[in-house]
Amino acid sequence: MSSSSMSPSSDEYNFPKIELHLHLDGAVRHSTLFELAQKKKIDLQGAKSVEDVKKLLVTHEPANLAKVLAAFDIFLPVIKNDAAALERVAYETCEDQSKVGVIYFEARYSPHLLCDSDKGDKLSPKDVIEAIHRGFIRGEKDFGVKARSILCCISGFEDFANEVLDLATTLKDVGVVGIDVAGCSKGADESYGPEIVNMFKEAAKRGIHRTVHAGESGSFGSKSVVHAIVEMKSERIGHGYRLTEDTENYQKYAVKEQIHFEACPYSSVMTGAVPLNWPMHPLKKWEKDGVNFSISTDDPTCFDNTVISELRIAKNEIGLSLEQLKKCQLNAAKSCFLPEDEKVEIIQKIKNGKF
Ligand SMILES: O=c1[nH]cnc2c1ncn2[C@@H]1O[C@H](CO)[C@@H](O)[C@H]1O
Repeated sequence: MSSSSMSPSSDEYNFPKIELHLHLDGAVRHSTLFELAQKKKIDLQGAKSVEDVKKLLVTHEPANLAKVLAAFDIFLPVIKNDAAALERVAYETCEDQSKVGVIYFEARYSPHLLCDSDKGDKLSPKDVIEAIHRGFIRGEKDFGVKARSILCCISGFEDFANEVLDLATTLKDVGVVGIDVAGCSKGADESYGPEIVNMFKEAAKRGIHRTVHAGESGSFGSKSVVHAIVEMKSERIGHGYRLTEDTENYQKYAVKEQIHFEACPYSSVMTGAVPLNWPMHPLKKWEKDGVNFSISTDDPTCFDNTVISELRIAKNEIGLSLEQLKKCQLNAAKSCFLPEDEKVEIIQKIKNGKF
């Protein structure tokens, strides 16, 4: 399968777009990885060209989340502990997003996984966030795209949680708008431990915005989504497809309470979260039931996708209407983590439909 080859035309998607679920460390250009790896003499499993890097990292056959996350172990050493590389990745992501008509995106990453401060490295998690912010500021200036950071806790790494909370509390002025919890190759179990759960409760008290990876992988299914909403006070859900199987809770949280779901269609099939049967994809039901969802790429480094290739899949394969795809942009604007005044501006831009 290919995420980007499903239709040549992108004209019908020529409206302002918002992406809420993008892993910044999963959005590194293959060409940048190749160039930096060469310079640093890091072996990317023998890759001798950008094409080789692509072949090595991209998943184009339905697999599982562990396989997708294993790719991060191969390429993260190329950018971690390197402020200039992180700034560059942030800047280039703004350029890539502007090319496909994204006007605002929230990029998530674990500041801890992008440095080795615990091993005495000179870059700290705070330095990581500041480097990325510098890239976003330059990107915003040069490409007119607004970008903000969501800081991830990592499943199984409970000891990062309190520092993530401190950083999210103190670094709002360098573009931090919220927190998340994601997985990594060492585990993507959605039953998050007490430090992470309590940290999310405290974040809610402090008014820090919250999203949680739930209902994507593992054996917890819809339970992890309900837990994220009820116990972790999550305002949005990363993925969340599995809630659809649980009629009562789906009706309660997705249909009635209108919790926002950050859907990533291509990723959902590649990670095995959803079976490869596009017309039966949960998004079709979500459209019919008026669920509050938006559409994102998740990890372009691993899926070779863009928001436009995702919209194409949603329309041509899953069967969503163009109206629904536009509504997804408004849903995203209304559910984004920007402060109220900036959010109003973004909502207005989406309503106007002009760049
Ligand atoms: O689809 C996903 N589900 C769970 N975790 C993910 C997914 N994509 C990426 N990451 C994880 O999130 C970390 C921070 O950005 C990444 O380093 C990766 O391990």
